[in-house]
Amino acid sequence: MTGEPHALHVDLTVDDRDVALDLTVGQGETVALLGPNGAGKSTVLGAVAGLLRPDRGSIRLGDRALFDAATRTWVPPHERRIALLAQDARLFPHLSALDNVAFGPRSQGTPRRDATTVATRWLEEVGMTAYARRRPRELSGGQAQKVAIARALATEPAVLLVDEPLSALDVESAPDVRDLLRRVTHDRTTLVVTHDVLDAALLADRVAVLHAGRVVEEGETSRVLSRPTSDFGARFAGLNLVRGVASDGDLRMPDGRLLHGIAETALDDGAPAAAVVAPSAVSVHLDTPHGSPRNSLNATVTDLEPHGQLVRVRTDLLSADITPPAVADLGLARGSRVVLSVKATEVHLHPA
Ligand SMILES: Nc1ncnc2c1ncn2[C@@H]1O[C@H](COP(=O)(O)OP(=O)(O)OP(=O)(O)O)[C@@H](O)[C@H]1O
Repeated sequence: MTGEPHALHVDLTVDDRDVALDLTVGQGETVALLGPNGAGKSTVLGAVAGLLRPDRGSIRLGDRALFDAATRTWVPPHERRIALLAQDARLFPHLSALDNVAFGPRSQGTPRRDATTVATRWLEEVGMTAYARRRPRELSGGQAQKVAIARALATEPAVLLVDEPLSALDVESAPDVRDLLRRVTHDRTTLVVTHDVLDAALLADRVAVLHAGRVVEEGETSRVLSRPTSDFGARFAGLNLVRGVASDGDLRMPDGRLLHGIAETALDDGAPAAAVVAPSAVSVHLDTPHGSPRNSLNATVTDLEPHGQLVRVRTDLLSADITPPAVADLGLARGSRVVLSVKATEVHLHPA
């Protein structure tokens, strides 16, 4: 059994969860599944892992069907060559780190000595050789997660499924495990569920945004993080997204106001379009600034929240990141009427 990656094709419908989607992870590619709670991410992982049977569709690994409703094909989880890495390490508490890693190859029928050799190699690969004899309770969260990664890979899976691998880790150990994941997912067919923009940016070649059981946006990670087209994609990337229709190369918002911007591709007049604006590009004033070639838009503050060293001022139109002294100077509070100002060159327009 080799660990040669295959493309994963998922086309499934789960009626009682209202999930119906089509998704492909190319051979050796890493795709991040994003989306709000209840969007269907766990349902997709569960169906691919074989923990849940969809009502319709098929799931294929290369040209091998793992599930096909039409032909009633159903490959049980342990025969799928798919490894699932969960939020917590879920190691067997009574086994050493080494035996935890050897468990997979052993249960695939590999003789004990060979399974130990494989496990030793994987522990080395994840930098855990010195902890081989330790029991899980003697490992930190980050160390246990590294052993879990070694255990998942020791079975030479054709696809790796990763469910928020870093969410249970503290800020100190997360970077180390993220680094390891980046290394081991490279050239592996991987589907990773994450709520963390850094995971997506560092691990994924492509992202797919789910909403209410459907794929609402899909694209190269760098494109989605810089020019999202879905509301969740924009929120995830920390960007403002304003929808409207194209009007003479600008965006006409639903309330009729115009947002001047730069269109990277030609926009057809009247066609649905969206504008992407970074909160750092938006400034906040009490009155319309005079004599500047900017967009000036009246808005109402809906929320103020800390954002790193800055304050994120949320309004009914755009969010702006400004300094705490500026918030104090302007006397901002929920309900404040403000004028937002943003240069047209900072407003990126695209078809929606
Ligand atoms: N065991 C279950 N039985 C029935 N419906 C479920 C079950 N688990 C989830 N659902 C429903 O299926 C839909 C998809 O949920 P799913 O758990 O796949 O979303 P998710 O994107 O993984 O969310 P989260 O980020 O909260 O984990 C939701 O409507 C949810 O309420």
